Amino acid sequence: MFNSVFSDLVDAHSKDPVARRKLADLIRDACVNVSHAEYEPVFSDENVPQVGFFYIKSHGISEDLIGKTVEASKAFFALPEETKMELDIHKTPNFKGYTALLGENTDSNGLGDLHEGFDLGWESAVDSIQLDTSAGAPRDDGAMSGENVWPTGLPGFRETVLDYYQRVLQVGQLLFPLFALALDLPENYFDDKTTKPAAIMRLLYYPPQNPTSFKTDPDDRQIGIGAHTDYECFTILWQDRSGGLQVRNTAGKWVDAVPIPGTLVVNLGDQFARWTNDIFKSTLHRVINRSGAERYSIPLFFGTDYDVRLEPIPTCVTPGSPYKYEIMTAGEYVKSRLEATYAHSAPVASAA
Ligand SMILES: O=C(O)CCC(=O)C(=O)O
Ligand SMILES: [Fe+2]
Repeated sequence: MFNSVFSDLVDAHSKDPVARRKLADLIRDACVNVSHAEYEPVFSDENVPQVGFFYIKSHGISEDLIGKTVEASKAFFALPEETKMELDIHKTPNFKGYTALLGENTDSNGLGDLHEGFDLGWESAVDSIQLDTSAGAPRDDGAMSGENVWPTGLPGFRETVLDYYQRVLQVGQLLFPLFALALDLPENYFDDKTTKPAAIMRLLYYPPQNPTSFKTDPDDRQIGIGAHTDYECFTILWQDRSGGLQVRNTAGKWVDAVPIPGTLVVNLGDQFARWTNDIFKSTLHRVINRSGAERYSIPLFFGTDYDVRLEPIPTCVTPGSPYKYEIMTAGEYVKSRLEATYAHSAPVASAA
């Protein structure tokens, strides 16, 4: 069976360390091996285990808020193209705002991604800006500094999107101690590395992909989002019911990560691979929207503070397994990956 874990986050709040440890063990198994008896079959059709993707339930984000956020996303993508282009991601500092169809080429062997996006980074929920006048001040995120941009003429959009953003951040903050436990580290290992949430959230819209692309694009070079690994520690993803998200398993075959109502998908990203010297591997994934309908999804990529250096956890490096990566800050790393992703649609600098 191609199995995965349903991690029930109720136990993340438990005062009982044994309950938290049990949950962390499930997460460890999802991230490092898949032999655990409590697995249920989730991903479709495979007999090969896959690591680094799992589902969470009891995450505490209401269906009502998710519904409102998706409606806000639909309203945004329905705006005229020229209105959306006023927020062009290439015009903003550090990749905030709108990405047009084919604006990204996530797999460098691809021909551009068949999705539109809207990206935002950390910002307090709108309520707290009103209560605390210092909260809305620009934040120093080093290499990744840059304020969010927002559409005008969509009442409630910013409030709803930031409300959802802040709630997913809370879920991310619950997961870091569990990942630490899963690595046999103290629960608070990442606390001092995650004081200023470095989290990018994206509203994504995938138009239906022409079914004839099976024939005209047999190598899947132009799909919803090309094969890639995520750049941060982990991603928390909401996806609608269309399907289309695929994960590459350890046998090199693409398998479906089917949408399961009431759950969010969590997957490991490249920063964790760096922290753990590949004990936690980031998993290759992609989206092909052949549902015939529009697809919406909302990933939030959760990393360490941008000024934190991505250095290996000492217990993950041994003489037999020396450190594999160049050391740099999280901000430098994320920025370099985003620059590569958007390079093909970036305006050519004028000679003047
Ligand atoms: O839309 C999805 O389900 C996945 C999106 C994704 O992989 C990404 O934005 O990195
Ligand atoms: Fe991704």
